[in-house]
Order: sequence, then C-alpha cells, then structure tokens
Amino acid sequence: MSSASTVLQFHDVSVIRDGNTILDSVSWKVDSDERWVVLGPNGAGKTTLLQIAAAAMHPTSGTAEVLQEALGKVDVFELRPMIGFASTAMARRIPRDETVLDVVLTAAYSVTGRWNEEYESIDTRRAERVLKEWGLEGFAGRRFGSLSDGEQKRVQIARSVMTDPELLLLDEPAASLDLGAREELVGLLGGYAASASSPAIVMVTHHVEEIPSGFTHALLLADGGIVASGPLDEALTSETLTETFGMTIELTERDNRFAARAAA
Ligand SMILES: Nc1ncnc2c1ncn2[C@@H]1O[C@H](COP(=O)(O)OP(=O)(O)OP(=O)(O)O)[C@@H](O)[C@H]1O
Repeated sequence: MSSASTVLQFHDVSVIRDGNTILDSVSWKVDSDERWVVLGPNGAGKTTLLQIAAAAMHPTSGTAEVLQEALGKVDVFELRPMIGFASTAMARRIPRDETVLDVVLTAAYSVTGRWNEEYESIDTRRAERVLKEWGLEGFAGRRFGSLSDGEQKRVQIARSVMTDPELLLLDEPAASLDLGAREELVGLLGGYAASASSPAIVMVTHHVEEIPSGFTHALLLADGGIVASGPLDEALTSETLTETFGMTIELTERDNRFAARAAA
C-alpha cells in the first residue's frame, strides 16, 4: 500500500485574463510520490499552471487544492513556506552581491536579501548540507552574481529545497545552460527525484532531453488545455508530442533519458 498523499488537485481550473483563456478546464492530480514534467509550446499556459500550484494565483473558475488546502479558503502565507519554487523571475530578485550561503539561508525566512534576522546555527548547518547536495561545496562565501549560469541555477534549487518543502516547483531549471552544465543539473535532479525523502516535484521544461531519470509523470499542454496527462510511458510519446506541438515529432528513449526531433 502506498502512503502517498495528494499534494495538488485541480478541478476544471480555468484562467481568463483580458478575455483570453490561458488555462481551459484543467483537471489534474499530483501525489507526493510523483515527479512530473510539464511540456508544451510557448504560451501554452505552463507558467500559469505553476503559479496556481505555487498558491501565487487563483483560478478564474474551478477549484485548486494545494497541499490539501483550497485556494481562496486558506492563508497562502501559511502555505507558501511548504512550497519550494525556482524560476528565472525569482532568480532576478536575488541580489547579485549576496553570498551563496545567504541566498540559501534566507529561504528559511521567505525573504531575498539578508536583513536583520538572527540565524540559528541549525539553519546554517542545513544550508551548508543543502549546498553540498547540489554540488556547491566551497561556494558558500562566493557572491551570487559571480557564479556561472549553471552554478546560479543550482543555488536557486538549493534555496528552494532549504525549507524542506512538501512540493517543489521548477520553472525551466535548465534553460540557457550549456551541455555540460545541463547534464550536471539533470544528473543532480535525477538523484534528488529518486530519493524517497524528496517531495513531489513539478518541473516545466521545453526539452525532453532535460527530463531527469526518476521522473514518473508528464503533463502535456497546448492552448491552455491538456493533451496528455499520466505516467511518463503513456503520456509522453511521439503521438502526444506531435499533437502538442502541431508537427510530426519522433521521440526516442534510452536509459530513462529522452530525445525528440521532427520526423524526417
Ligand atoms: N496577465 C495576463 N494577461 C493577459 N495574458 C496573459 C497574462 N499572463 C499570461 N498571459 C498569456 O497567457 C498565455 C500563457 O502564458 P504562460 O506564461 O502561462 O505560458 P507558458 O506555457 O509558460 O509559455 P512559455 O513557454 O513561453 O514560458 C500567453 O499567451 C501569455 O501571453
């Protein structure tokens, strides 16, 4: 028997902005032992979906439960510390001159930028452990702005797991990385995803090559609607990618890693 609990439950979630339907009746359930990848063309609604999962936005209609609390009925400030979230938009808010240790440490207080908090040594020890887990040993004293893109991405993820969240949301964590940095990050994410003590993960990406081994489910979105949703081997196929992207795509898989290209 699985002891998994439900971390996200969307019923007919729609988001309408300026008369545009950005999400269209999305019903979706994520359990604590699942690691999801969300794929879809530019403008499909992926980031909007993640914003709702992060309790940062409410649906226009339908209901969204995050960590078993219904959005609109719960104090989101109580919910958010239980949700780890890494995105480029959040990274832009990190002061360039902040030390790596402080970038990670301040997550414990839901702030960016170190102010006057008294940090407990237990938090410092945890931050150092998290940095080590994400291959950032020796970086604690470096200024965030002096790191490479790949190192900065790993710091963002380390920050997002600092609070030991029950749900981890990653918006394009491998975007703009070179091949080596991408493979390093995908390897670390795969190791993290495979650990039984890891939280549920939802990762938005543009490239199937960025899906770490250990991910279990896929959600394919196009024009705000679900094209496919479920276990990876059912939801992520040449056929579902072809429908999602409106062109004939051939998907290949080897050793739990994927590659995709337009069919010849
Ligand atoms: N506040 C808003 N008002 C009007 N339209 C919006 C608003 N926010 C997002 N949109 C539109 O909703 C659509 C979906 O946006 P979203 O960022 O969720 O897509 P995405 O799948 O993450 O795209 P990308 O892959 O390009 O990041 C886009 O067409 C976007 O322009």
